[in-house]
Amino acid sequence: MTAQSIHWGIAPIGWRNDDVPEIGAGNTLSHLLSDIVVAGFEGTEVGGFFPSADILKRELQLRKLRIAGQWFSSYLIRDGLEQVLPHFRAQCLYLQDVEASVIVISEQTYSVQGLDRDVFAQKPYFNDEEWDVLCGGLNELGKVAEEYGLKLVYHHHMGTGVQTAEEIERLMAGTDAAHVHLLYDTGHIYVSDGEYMSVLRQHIDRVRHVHFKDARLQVLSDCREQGRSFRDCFLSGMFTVPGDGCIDFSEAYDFLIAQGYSGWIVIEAEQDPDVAHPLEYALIARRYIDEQLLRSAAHHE
Ligand SMILES: O=C1C[C@@H](O)[C@H](O)[C@@H](O)C1=O
Ligand SMILES: [Co+2]
Repeated sequence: MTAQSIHWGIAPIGWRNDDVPEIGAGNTLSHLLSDIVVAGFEGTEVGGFFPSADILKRELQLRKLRIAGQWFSSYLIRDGLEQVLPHFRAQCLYLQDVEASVIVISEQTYSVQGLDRDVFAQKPYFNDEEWDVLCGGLNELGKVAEEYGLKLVYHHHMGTGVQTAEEIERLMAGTDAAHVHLLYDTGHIYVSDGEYMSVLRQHIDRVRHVHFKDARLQVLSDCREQGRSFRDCFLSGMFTVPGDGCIDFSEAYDFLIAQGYSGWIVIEAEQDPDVAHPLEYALIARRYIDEQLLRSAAHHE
């Protein structure tokens, strides 16, 4: 196993953010994809503003880029599996068409991710019955994703019912390892639990997709103290790209490689693109990967 099995991507979220569609609205698909090429990444995830599969595929082929996956907000607890299924299938079909690897799922029932609430103090908690509905539904959706050649990867997320290490553990224990996989996002688990390695160590066998997101420690503690909403946190600069924040990614990266992880590692850092120039930050991330992660990994071989 070598670092050759890793595909490095960068998410559109630094250019345009599905959580706040008005920010970066002037950044077009061509602009985003061309910046990704300039910064030296192999691909990206699908953003809410992306066009039909045919148009997207042409734009990707012109630049030799690939799609890793796309976010799907599920409401299994609120709406039930039958209502979620048609939307899920439609997104799987699109992702199959653009030859993606994963569908990224996050249960949004009771989520405060998009609300004007203190994301640190007002996250939801599921009861036992709700956990059963969620886990049972995910098992079914995981099988459906496989019909389209995709892996379902669950995204633990601030402000949702699956945020903390304990909640991730419950989700992993309650779902079928054959059909439900884990997306490991360094930024979300760091902001939630104050560290990022134990979830990775505990669930490495389930990890099939990775988001490398960094955090600015001082902004994080200010946001926590002031009880800010998730949106206000990232607009204030709580997140940034690897190499610009307080997380040391070499431990996580070396562990992933040592454990034989292969697949995508997607750089994902939501900031206000009018404040943090997206290409400039993509280049910071790329330099950090090349100089701190790949070079030091080569020394260990
Ligand atoms: O993977 C992600 C997708 C976004 O929509 C989300 O809000 C962000 O924080 C994230 O990690
Ligand atoms: Co993420």
